[in-house]
Amino acid sequence: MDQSDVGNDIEKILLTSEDLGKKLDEMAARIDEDYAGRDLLLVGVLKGAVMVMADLSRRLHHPIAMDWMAVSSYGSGTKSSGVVRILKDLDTDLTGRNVLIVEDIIDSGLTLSWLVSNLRSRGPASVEIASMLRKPDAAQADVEVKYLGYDIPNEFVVGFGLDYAENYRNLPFVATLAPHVYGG
Ligand SMILES: O=P(O)(O)OC[C@H]1O[C@H](OP(=O)(O)OP(=O)(O)O)[C@H](O)[C@@H]1O
Ligand code: HPA
Repeated sequence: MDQSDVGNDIEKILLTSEDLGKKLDEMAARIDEDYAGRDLLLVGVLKGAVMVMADLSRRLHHPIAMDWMAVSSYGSGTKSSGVVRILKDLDTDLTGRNVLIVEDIIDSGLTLSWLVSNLRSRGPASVEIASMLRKPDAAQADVEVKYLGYDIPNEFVVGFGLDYAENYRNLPFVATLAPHVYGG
């Protein structure tokens, strides 16, 4: 992909870097307050959550541990398959831990609903979710999210960790892509 063409690929910016930063500030303040005096393990879901994890964790004053999981539900396209596979499991024993799953997006909700029940089965003290984005109109599973950035329309988006065919994750904003990117 020719990186000089990225600007042409963007259709509309839905959330600016400032919008994202503001929500991260709010989320971090709430998490600091809610977990005061308690152990906290942040679990990032690779790869999309990398930006949220980096930016959220650096705003926290609370001491945290961090671990990562990789699961696959999307392949390389724009639709969830609904079948979740663990590609990389946690290194951490969750027994008695307060787990906060950090995600970039809840789309159909299938990934997180599967992940929450998987992690709950490992004996943690608690499991909660922080997600920067959610698409309420795409929900196919009930997911209770404690810390949410923004609800967005049911459109495929990229940036701030989110990719299309592994591209655009590094964009500092959240945007939709021009139809020509999909071959339209
Ligand atoms: O609510 P859902 O419809 O299940 O979609 C959400 C999941 O999809 C994305 O991951 P993806 O499988 O694209 O992998 P990636 O994080 O490596 O991009 C995203 O990071 C979530 O994990
Ligand atoms: O809208 C999206 N964009 C990129 N990756 C995704 N994974 C789930 N939904 C999305």
